[in-house]
This record gives sequence, C-alpha cells and structure tokens, in this order.
Amino acid sequence: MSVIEISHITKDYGKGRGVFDVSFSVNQGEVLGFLGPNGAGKTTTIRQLMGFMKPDSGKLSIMGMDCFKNTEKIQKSVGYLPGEIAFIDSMNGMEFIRFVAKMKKMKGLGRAEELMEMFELNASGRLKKMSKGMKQKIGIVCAFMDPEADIMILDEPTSGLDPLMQNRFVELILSEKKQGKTILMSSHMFEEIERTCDRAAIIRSGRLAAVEEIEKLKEGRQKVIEVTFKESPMAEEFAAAFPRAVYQPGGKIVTVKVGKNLDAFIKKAGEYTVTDFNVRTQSLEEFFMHFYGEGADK
Ligand SMILES: Nc1ncnc2c1ncn2[C@@H]1O[C@H](COP(=O)(O)OP(=O)(O)OP(=O)(O)O)[C@@H](O)[C@H]1O
Repeated sequence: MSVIEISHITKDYGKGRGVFDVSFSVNQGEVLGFLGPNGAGKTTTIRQLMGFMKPDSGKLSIMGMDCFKNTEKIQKSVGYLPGEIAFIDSMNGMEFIRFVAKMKKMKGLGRAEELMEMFELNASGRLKKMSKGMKQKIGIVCAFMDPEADIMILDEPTSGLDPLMQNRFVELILSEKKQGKTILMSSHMFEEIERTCDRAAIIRSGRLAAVEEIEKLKEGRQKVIEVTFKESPMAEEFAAAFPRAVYQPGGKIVTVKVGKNLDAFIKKAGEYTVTDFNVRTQSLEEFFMHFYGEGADK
C-alpha cells in the first residue's frame, strides 16, 4: 500500500526550472531515497508534499489526504526535516525543541532526549551561535522526536554532519525502518542511500530519470575489466571489437566496461594470449553518475 503518492506533478518556474510530470510513490514501511544533482527539483517536490505550495498540475497525497488541502493534519503526522531550517534565532536550542514539541502537541520529550544523546548534542546554546552541524542535529531531533509520527520526509538530512554522525544517522534510519516507519529522504550521499533505502527515485533537470530497487541498481552496475595481452597487435584487434574500449595505440592493455556482454567479452579475449586480467565492479556512486552526467537522457 502506498502512503505517499506523487502523481504527474508539474511546477514550472520558467526557463526549464522546476519539476515536470513527476510521479512516484512510497509504500508503507519503505525507505525511498530521492537522488539528483543540485537544482534537480528535490526540494521543490518535497515542499509540495508538505503543502507549502500547490503544483501547477498533478496531485500529491499522504495517507490518502491531499497535501495542499489537509496541510495542517499532514504536517502534524509527518516528521519533517527541511533542507534549510527556519530557526528563531533569539531562542536557544532547547527552547526551540520545546517550541516545536508544543506545536505538535506532544506529551513528553523522552524521545527528544534519547536523540540528543545519540547525536551528542548539547542544545543549551543560542541557535544564532550554533555551527551548521549543530543546527542540523536540532533539525533531526525535531523531525524524529514525535513517537506518533510514522511518516518521515527528510530533505538532505545529513548535510553538515561529520562522518561519525552520518553513521549515527544511518543507524537511526535503520531502527526507524524496523519499527515500520515510511521514509522519504533526499540525499547526495550514495553510501547512505545504499545502506538504508529499499528503492531510489532519481531526478534530473526536473524530470524523473528512474525509480528502481537498490538491489536492482546494484545488479545493473558494470564491471571495469582491464586485460593485458601478450603483444600489442592483439590488444589493438581486441579493442576494435568493443567500441567503448580504452586503448593506447602501441600498448598491450585494453580497458572495457562490461555489463550484459560479459560472455562475449570473455570469448573474444580467449582468442588471444592474455597475460593479466583485472576486474573491478563499479561503485554505486559511479553507477548513479550515469544518471547525473551530461548525456544521461540518452
Ligand atoms: N521559488 C522559486 N522561484 C524560481 N525558481 C525556483 C524557485 N525555487 C526553486 N527554483 C529553481 O527550481 C530548480 C529546482 O530547485 P530545487 O531546490 O528543487 O532543487 P534540489 O534538487 O532540491 O537541489 P539541491 O540539491 O541544490 O538542494 C532550480 O533550478 C531552482 O533554481
């Protein structure tokens, strides 16, 4: 059952900016990673989910409720971490956490205290004087502290966190997932997505490029194979059989990215005398770059 539904939304800011005909959904208990380069439209999509603005066309709903018409109800039941948090600078961290808890009509701050401990956060200082990382931790506490919120919408949750805290965040997501929460999070951190998400939605230039299971994405990764031949004419002939092979004229080494054509590759190599063979599997990051870079539309 899908909990978050985005259906053919378009928000056109002009000059090709915005989001165009974007559709995807997040199922009950699923963690979905929302990936894309800067300016791709992640925040624009997320802000429409939170009801801050209306799409030009299309529909967004959470638990069957229209995001623009039931904004108040949705904002109360969703744990939300904005990309840029609007703090009230005159408050200290703890005052701000209490203020948010009051708005959410929460009964206690038990979970908030656990989270502050988990992220080693001392929230007693003035918000104005806090570092970006500390402010991000306050945002995380506010997003996750309501035990009744079982949907989380997180816009670049680990931006500004150091690697140790990024790790803590991954642990937090995994434990929330175990409790059956439904989570949508945008991110630039491939490792974090790989470790936490069931599926990834990839957006570029305002249009959805792919929605795929992480396991499938991993399977789709190519292998980078480097073969050394006994003599350079062999290498040259071999390289000619693979259009995207990298080969320095006169050399003996040929490097090829191999996917489904692995068998053909091996059989062709078998026609020559091979003296060395190295295989490296693409990282998920390299694989995602295929969606990010120029020419990815092809
Ligand atoms: N209020 C606005 N008016 C005009 N253009 C806007 C507005 N808000 C966003 N944009 C443009 O829409 C595009 C998408 O922006 P958005 O903030 O959604 O990207 P993003 O994927 O969240 O990027 P980032 O990773 O940098 O946060 C960008 O080109 C941005 O400049």
